[in-house]
Amino acid sequence: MECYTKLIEFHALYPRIVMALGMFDGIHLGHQRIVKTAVRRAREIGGTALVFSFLNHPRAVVDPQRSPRLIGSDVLRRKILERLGVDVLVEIPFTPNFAKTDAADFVALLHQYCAPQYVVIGENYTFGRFGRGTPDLMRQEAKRYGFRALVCNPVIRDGEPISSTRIRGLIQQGEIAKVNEYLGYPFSIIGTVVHGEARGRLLGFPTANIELQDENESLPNGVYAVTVAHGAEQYAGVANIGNNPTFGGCRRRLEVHIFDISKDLYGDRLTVSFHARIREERRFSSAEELKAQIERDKKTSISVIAEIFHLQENISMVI
Ligand SMILES: Cc1cc2nc3c(=O)[nH]c(=O)nc-3n(C[C@H](O)[C@H](O)[C@H](O)COP(=O)(O)O)c2cc1C
Ligand SMILES: Nc1ncnc2c1ncn2[C@@H]1O[C@H](COP(=O)(O)OP(=O)(O)O)[C@@H](O)[C@H]1O
Repeated sequence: MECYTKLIEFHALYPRIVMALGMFDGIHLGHQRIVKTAVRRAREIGGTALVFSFLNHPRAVVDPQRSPRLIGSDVLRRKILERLGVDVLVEIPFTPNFAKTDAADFVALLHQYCAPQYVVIGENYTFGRFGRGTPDLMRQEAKRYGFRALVCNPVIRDGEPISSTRIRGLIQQGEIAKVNEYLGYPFSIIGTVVHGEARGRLLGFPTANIELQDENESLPNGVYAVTVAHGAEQYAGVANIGNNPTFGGCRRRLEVHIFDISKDLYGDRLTVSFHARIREERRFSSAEELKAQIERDKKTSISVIAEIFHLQENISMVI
């Protein structure tokens, strides 16, 4: 997959462009339907599947008070889009100036740079100044420029369309099974291992610490069954999100004890994927009590992960 952060004349580089449009925060099953539709059509016509998106969330510019916390990250989004078979990813910054582009001019811009044969969008996709552009307007504009607009139905789960807003709520509630079902892959945090208090090793459970970013939607404090990708390797583990109240508190963070590994991970990048919530974070009256509880948490995590991966032959659930 080729990635661009600037607009160039893509139609001069790539044949028969099929575009998928959207912010695609989290790339949930609804987003995946749109992207897969574009990829399938591109393959059918021997063309190029191109995703056109933004580096920052448009709402952070247009309505900063209501700017959403992000489900995914750039790195994760790129990984998943590549896996879905996207040929070209265009992510441009959404600037206050760009926000002034009206809907018809936005389509003119798509035509100028991409000259698409198809534009694939979701039923609730809006575009252009004040979000006034609708799928109907896209269909009309499509006639003018000689492309076809394909409008995908939302993916319904539990009687309602899957949406990023719905998934954010479920993340806040720690409803991991639902979050993972709606995403179609496990909710994950990617981060670099930083130093903590060097206390984990004394407890017998060294934990790789990862800072949480304010801009991301966060699971509630607690203990979770996780898998961890380190380079090409995958491990099971048990993670805690919280402030270590047993030891007087610390800045809220993610820490993960990885099973069957013993090595220096400082400065390395880990992808921590969440599979189940085990319990709340608590204040224990001694380090010994906490240690005994972590031993039980480890056993719980091992059995939860064995069950999930036994039931699920689809190894693509690990990202
Ligand atoms: C599985 C697991 C569960 C944990 N649960 C709690 C908890 O309930 N309460 C708490 O205060 N700390 C909890 N911790 C965090 C430990 O206090 C922390 O890992 C330890 O103090 C090491 O900190 P360090 O990485 O700064 O050395 C947990 C850690 C792990 C790995
Ligand atoms: N199985 C393991 N799981 C997590 N980290 C490990 C493991 N084995 C070794 N380490 C290393 O130990 C560090 C964690 O030890 P810890 O005593 O908790 O220190 P810190 O407080 O700096 O996190 C990790 O950052 C990593 O470099």
